[in-house]
Amino acid sequence: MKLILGSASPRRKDLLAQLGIAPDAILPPDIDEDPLPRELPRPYCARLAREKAEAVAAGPDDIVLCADTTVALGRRILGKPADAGEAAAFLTLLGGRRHQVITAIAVRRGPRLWVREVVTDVKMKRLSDLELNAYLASGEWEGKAGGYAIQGLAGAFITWLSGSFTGVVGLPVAETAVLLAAAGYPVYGDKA
Ligand SMILES: Cc1cn([C@H]2C[C@H](O)[C@@H](COP(=O)(O)OP(=O)(O)OP(=O)(O)O)O2)c(=O)[nH]c1=O
Repeated sequence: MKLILGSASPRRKDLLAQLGIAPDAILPPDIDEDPLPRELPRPYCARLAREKAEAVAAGPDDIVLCADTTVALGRRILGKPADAGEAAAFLTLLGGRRHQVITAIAVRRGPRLWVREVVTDVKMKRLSDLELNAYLASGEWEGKAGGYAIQGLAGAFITWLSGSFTGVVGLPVAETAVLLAAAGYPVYGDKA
């Protein structure tokens, strides 16, 4: 049995390491991330995690772990911004209100699939022009759902959250440990 992390995100590898787990292989999946017409954020996020886990080639006894992180403002999905202009638009929308960060994790072993969604409520303060421009110049928004990363400079903009901090970063470690154990991975045992 091998553990395969199906993710190109260095954050997910680091969060797995927080559990003392090093994957045997990292095989990032390549799937279409466009939402379906009128698809809501939570089912969208769960669908992407599932499709990522299904897209990773693995042996019948291997365990595949994938995740997707989606920022939701009400029914609206804020994906990864295409450019600094879109990042600015997202951060302006998010500032001064609450939004949700959903991370769905999918664990697959052969034909069996486990999916869990973890929803965190987050409040971002309204950003001044100085704060917004400094953040855009940092480039930290690139490749991040909603255009920010709580684990970096944007941590200074987050005044409150309820849920899973590691879920916002990209891999909720408590739920990941439970799902891996359900699939038969020795989270607290001998991994040799
Ligand atoms: C909201 C938020 C998102 N993110 C990141 C986590 C994810 O990497 C990214 C959302 O994109 P995802 O599509 O979830 O993941 P990814 O494309 O980076 O990697 P892969 O599909 O190969 O696993 O946003 C943060 O790092 N911090 C945050 O605070």
